[in-house]
Amino acid sequence: MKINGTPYRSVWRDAQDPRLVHIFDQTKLPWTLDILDLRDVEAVAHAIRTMQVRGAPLIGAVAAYGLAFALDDDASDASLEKNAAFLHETRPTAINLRWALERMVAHLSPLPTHERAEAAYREADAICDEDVKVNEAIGRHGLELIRALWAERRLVQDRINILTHCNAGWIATVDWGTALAPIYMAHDEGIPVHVWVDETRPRNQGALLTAWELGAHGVPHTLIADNAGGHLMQHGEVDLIIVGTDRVTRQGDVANKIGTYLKALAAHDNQVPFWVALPSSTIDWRVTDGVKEIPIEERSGDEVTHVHGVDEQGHPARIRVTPYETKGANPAFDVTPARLVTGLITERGLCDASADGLQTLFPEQAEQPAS
Ligand SMILES: CSC[C@H]1O[C@H](OP(=O)(O)O)[C@H](O)[C@@H]1O
Repeated sequence: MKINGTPYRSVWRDAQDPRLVHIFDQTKLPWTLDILDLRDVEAVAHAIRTMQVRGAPLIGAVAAYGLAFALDDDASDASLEKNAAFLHETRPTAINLRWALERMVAHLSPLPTHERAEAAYREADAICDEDVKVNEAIGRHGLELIRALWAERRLVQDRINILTHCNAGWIATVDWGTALAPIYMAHDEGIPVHVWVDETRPRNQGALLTAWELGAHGVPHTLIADNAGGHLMQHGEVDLIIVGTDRVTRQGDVANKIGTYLKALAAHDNQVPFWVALPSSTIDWRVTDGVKEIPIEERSGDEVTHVHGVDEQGHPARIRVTPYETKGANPAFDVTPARLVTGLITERGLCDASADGLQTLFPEQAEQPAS
């Protein structure tokens, strides 16, 4: 997407130095556009762990380059195995990380060691290029939902109100995003969309990243407290909810940023369509029951007791919002059972959040046994 008129992806190879990869430091957005140089696997792991780079599809893509860096130094089988495990341990919930690393290992293992580094960079490039195409397709399929709502309601309301949680925009992927891709496309074709942006405590990806993305693209939006969504739904102010996801099970359970489950409950109670946008790399065919089987990342309680922002002079600031002795608990994701999900928006189309729905779109996967 464009930043001040310049097209960007959220990760890209340096034009001069093939062993240099750039990302935005997302912990500095929206206040400064810091471009980070990644040259080694340790820097990639640090960037993922600290959320300088975040978003399920994006951390998979960046981890793929991390593995390429590692093989540039040591292309042995032991190095491939060790560094794939090292990168996999950075964050446990987003399945795209495992998906990307397993794809890289499967692609590279059969190759002679002298060919592995270059092949790794090429495969990481391919993962990025595919992510862009897949997310564009998600946008086109999700756009149909928004078009249908506008056709149905344009005589009785002047806009389509869409609520989203966290950030599943272009900065959470290589480009386009997942949940925001249909919104960008609807806006670009003139459908008057307005987005309720959940702030998304505690890391505030909505307030900091989704608001920034939508504002940069000229999409009307309003920031709301995480707890306001249910009230807006009760008063008919939400026509549609679209969120991203970090892992979908073979029966359609959805892991996403903490607070998503509560939005789904309110949506169910108010008959608001609750759709989840995802690339197929986010489907974990090996798990069935998301609540029981998806590992939920527990992050530092300091992320709850403190907030990051800028002071009146625009200087980055971190302030405590609790008494000094208060500790925080910080589960970073929750799981929404498939029964609360209206449907899934994938690169192959829309489907029910169910085993049958997923089998319809991905018949080649359905035969795989659950682990
Ligand atoms: C397009 S997937 C984005 C997904 O990732 C976010 O998590 P985090 O910011 O912690 O990486 C959030 O769950 C989004 O829905």
